[in-house]
Amino acid sequence: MTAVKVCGLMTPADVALVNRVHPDYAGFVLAAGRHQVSPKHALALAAGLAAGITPVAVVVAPDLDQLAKLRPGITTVQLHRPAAPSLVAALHALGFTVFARVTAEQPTTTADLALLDAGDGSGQTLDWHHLPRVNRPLMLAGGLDGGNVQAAIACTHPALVDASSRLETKGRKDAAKVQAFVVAVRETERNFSDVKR
Ligand SMILES: O=C(O)c1ccccc1N[C@@H]1O[C@H](COP(=O)(O)O)[C@@H](O)[C@H]1O
Repeated sequence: MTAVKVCGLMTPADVALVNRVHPDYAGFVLAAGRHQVSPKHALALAAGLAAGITPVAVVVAPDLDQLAKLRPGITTVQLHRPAAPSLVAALHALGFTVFARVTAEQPTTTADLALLDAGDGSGQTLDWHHLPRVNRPLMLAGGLDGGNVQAAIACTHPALVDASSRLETKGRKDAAKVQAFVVAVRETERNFSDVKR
């Protein structure tokens, strides 16, 4: 089963939208960029998520003290750069689930999921036919949307797919695009169950 994450939530309206569509994960970007929210704002938004949607803090330059203060409201961290085993161990010791970026040059990680992405919320896709072999369940990101995610899943069999910028219109999350993405992922599951039966 492929889980689904919608990332780059910035407003209560974004939270209300994901509560209707119900992905497995919702991401709040603490890293600099157009989706950045403060840790305090991320915690306030995360508190509004429906039961069953796990909040994720997305960081590029992790600050352990800052991350520790996210608990217990946010207990999953997405390290958007390859992470040293000591950092992952420190986060695990604090009780975090850790998703960490890997690359073709550095394809292994001690995190819980290995994240492959083409950019930093850039909407660029990877070449799914030539991904590096990773040593943990795959989290696939980069330019995914309702129109391409089924092909991406068929090609790469990820544990988790993640999307942000292609689910937007004029820089804001678009209800129809977010819904199309989540439904497309759920639909792959139904198709697979049909085949199994
Ligand atoms: O969105 C950002 O501004 C961002 C900044 C720094 C690191 C990651 C960022 N975004 C995350 O990148 C992936 C893929 O995004 P996209 O679908 O290609 O736009 C996702 O986790 C974003 O939240």
